[in-house]
Amino acid sequence: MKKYAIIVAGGVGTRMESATPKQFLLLHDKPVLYYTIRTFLEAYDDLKIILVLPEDYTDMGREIIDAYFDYNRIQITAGGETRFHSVKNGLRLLDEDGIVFVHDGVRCLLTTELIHRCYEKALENGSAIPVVPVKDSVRLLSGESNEAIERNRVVLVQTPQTFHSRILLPAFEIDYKERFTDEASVVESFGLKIELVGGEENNIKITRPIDLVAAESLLSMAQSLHND
Ligand SMILES: Nc1ccn([C@@H]2O[C@H](COP(=O)(O)OP(=O)(O)OP(=O)(O)O)[C@@H](O)[C@H]2O)c(=O)n1
Ligand SMILES: C[C@](O)(CO)[C@H](O)COP(=O)(O)O
Repeated sequence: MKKYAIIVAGGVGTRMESATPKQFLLLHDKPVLYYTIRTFLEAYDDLKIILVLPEDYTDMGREIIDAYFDYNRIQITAGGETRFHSVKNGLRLLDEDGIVFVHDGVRCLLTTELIHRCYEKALENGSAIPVVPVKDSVRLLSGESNEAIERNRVVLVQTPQTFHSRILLPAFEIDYKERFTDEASVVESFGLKIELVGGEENNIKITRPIDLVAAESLLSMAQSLHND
């Protein structure tokens, strides 16, 4: 089965408050995006990457590819106004049916095991969304009041959100709505059931400055385990 990873890195990183978008910041001397791309290329030899970048940063993206990767396996396209529009731009580059991973470029600590798990589940069921349990207590806000909810009924959603292209392509024909914060919400609106798989605690989304510090530590830990 053909495999595509749409790596969305078309955002500007407002919450990171850095002049350079966070996907290009360095972790152990290499850009965040380097780690994300490397893990997908290592996961499957026949996987193709569609890299979605802010229009003004395509040269910076090309430099990363030239320096570290086989450019035959990676295509670049421009991002859109929101993550939804960036994914839509990426989907335009699919040239065959296959399994499509949609992954946040800034979740650079995922493992090949997670990619394999998502692939197997999506192949069998059409979709695979990685999730992790909630560690804190959770409350539901409603107007001025709030109430506790059972935390074992809640999970945190990660990427790669993985689908058969025959599901994802028609689902993304829908008009954009603000609640479409991920692909699962789009596919659900299309009327399909979402299948969950176990995610990874280290698969954090670099969103704020503290996440970059955490990612650096987690990377050091992963590298020292790998070298033992
Ligand atoms: N128009 C957009 C917005 C986001 N993304 C990507 O979607 C992923 C998750 O989004 P987020 O963490 O919100 O990134 P930003 O939009 O860059 O950050 P912020 O919301 O703080 O501005 C990131 O890899 C980001 O580059 C994208 O491809 N196109
Ligand atoms: C797709 C996602 O990472 C799943 O948790 C998340 O919804 C992205 O949200 P953001 O506000 O665009 O960072």
